[in-house]
Amino acid sequence: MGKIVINGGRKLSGKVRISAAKNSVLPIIAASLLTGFDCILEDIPFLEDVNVILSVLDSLGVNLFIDNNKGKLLIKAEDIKSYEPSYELVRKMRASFLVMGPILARFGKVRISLPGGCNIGSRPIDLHLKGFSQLGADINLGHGYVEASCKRLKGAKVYLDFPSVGATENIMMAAVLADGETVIENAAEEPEIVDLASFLNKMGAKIIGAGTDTIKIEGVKELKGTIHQVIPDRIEAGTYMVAAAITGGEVTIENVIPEHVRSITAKLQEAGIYVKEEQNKIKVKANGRIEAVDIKTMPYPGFPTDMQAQFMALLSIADGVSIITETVFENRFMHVNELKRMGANIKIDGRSAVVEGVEKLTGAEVKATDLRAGAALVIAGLIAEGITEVSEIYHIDRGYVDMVGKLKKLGADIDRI
Ligand SMILES: CC(=O)N[C@H]1[C@@H](OP(=O)(O)OP(=O)(O)OC[C@H]2O[C@@H](n3ccc(=O)[nH]c3=O)[C@H](O)[C@@H]2O)O[C@H](CO)[C@@H](O)[C@@H]1O
Ligand SMILES: C=C(OP(=O)(O)O)C(=O)O
Repeated sequence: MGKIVINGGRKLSGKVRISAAKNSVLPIIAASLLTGFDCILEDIPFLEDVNVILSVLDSLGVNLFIDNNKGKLLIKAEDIKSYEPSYELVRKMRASFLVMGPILARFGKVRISLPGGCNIGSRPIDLHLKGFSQLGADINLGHGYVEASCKRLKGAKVYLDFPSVGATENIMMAAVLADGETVIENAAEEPEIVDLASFLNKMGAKIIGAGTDTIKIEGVKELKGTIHQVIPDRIEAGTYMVAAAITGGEVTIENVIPEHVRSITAKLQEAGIYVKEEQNKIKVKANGRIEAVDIKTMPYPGFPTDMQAQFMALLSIADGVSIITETVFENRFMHVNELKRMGANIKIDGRSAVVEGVEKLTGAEVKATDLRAGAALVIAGLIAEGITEVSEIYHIDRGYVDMVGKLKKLGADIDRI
């Protein structure tokens, strides 16, 4: 098993290009199951999570053609030979559950294992199932599986108790082939929902309101194929913005949609970092100490939970005390103990972490407990005195394209061993 080894203390400088968004490409690949025609995705990010969702499609008998050089992926789901994605793959990656809506809507039946919890929380799927049931599906739970069937789904009003990203996506994908109009209220507003809706609309779906809390979908009988370029990854962009800030560096983040990272930009500026938005670019320049700031994670356009760990690394060396409150997931502080091993002074109080900034962090052997926790430890290692060794880096490979290579290019003393 690999490790990332960082010799801290180098300022980052130069340019880094952001890859396409993991959280967009996964539902979009799942949505390709809604048609038998060719769906072509350009510039896809070669991530572990992408491999997993492609293995799910492969195991269902979908034809896949990948051009590694051009980053092109062609998906042709003419028919499927199974209605049951493998337990192993669904267990490995929760987002595999996003194939449920498309399979149910197009083929009328599906059997899929319950994805269960993960390191950051229990992560139930009750809202997905409630939505399918309101669209007229018969749902049965048993032996760790959920089975659903329907003739043709029927449009309905679906109110989500929480604006869940996954539930909004799964229900939206199911509703595009339903009979009549579906309205999703209290829908998630994340940019990845808008990207998925734009992919579906190019396929012939009739969706309006994506990006607001009310999404209306007029069902159609069938969808056609399309070509799509996935949006840039706002969380990868935010991660490099924080990495630049913690090292007191000067970095231009390329291929980013500034509006998508506004909550991150605002918090960095509040912490005293210079951040300038340009078209598809963001410049981050830092010098001197970082001011303490309070953070509360919220659904978009609030501060993203997927940036909480990285900001905690930054604030661990800030001037003063920061309070970080995690409202989205109930157990997303696994990185705290690892950051403490590097000298951070952090106390957890219920759903908040009290971060008292220290003068410096020191390199240590630490473990990535989840994807963003891993990114936070790499960020901390960039500024820590001496050597930091981050283990369990398969978590990082789930969601960052060549993180070590990109940081090396920016001048970090970092290697993968
Ligand atoms: C692949 C992907 O896009 N993953 C993102 C997605 O995850 P995901 O789609 O799983 O996140 P959700 O928005 O669904 O989850 C938010 C909260 O709602 C709860 N919930 C969710 C569904 C449900 O049926 N019942 C329920 O109670 C969850 O336990 C969690 O506490 O959005 C999260 C919140 O921005 C991000 O951290 C993840 O990176
Ligand atoms: C929590 C994340 O992803 P997932 O929902 O796939 O676990 C993440 O990207 O930080």
